[in-house]
Amino acid sequence: MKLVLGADHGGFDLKENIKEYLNEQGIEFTDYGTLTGERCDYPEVAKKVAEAVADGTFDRGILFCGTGIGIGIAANKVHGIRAALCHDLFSAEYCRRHNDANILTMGGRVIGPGVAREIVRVFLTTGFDGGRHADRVAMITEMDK
Ligand SMILES: O=C[C@H](O)[C@H](O)[C@H](O)COP(=O)(O)O
Repeated sequence: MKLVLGADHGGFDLKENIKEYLNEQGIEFTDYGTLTGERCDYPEVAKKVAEAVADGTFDRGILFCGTGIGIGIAANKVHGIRAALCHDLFSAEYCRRHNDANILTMGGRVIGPGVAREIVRVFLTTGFDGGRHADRVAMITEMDK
């Protein structure tokens, strides 16, 4: 699976922690920044990551900001993106099983790295259930046009 990460300054530390986790697990990824903790604007990194997932350069993305909210709102403006804010394991499982989420968002000012690592693990290893959920996802894609 081709994976891309991105963050603003509010999510930078959590992104760095998740990078350590991914390296420990032998999971490859690309980091679209920010590469420093300096203040920056989350819509810019959301756009870069979301467009790269939407055009098939990457299969999944993980975005971080202070709350995970702003960067998710911005990512969801890109056609074909289903970004899900998850701060618990149930949401991480069901955003994949029912919504076929292709981007996970989390807030570096909301949760700690232990839970975040588990959420990433579940997000990356859970499949889409399809069936009735595929029909609903198709309805969302249609609204997106
Ligand atoms: O939804 C937005 C994110 O949480 C941002 O990380 C946050 O708004 C940045 O705030 P500030 O510029 O005050 O650090």
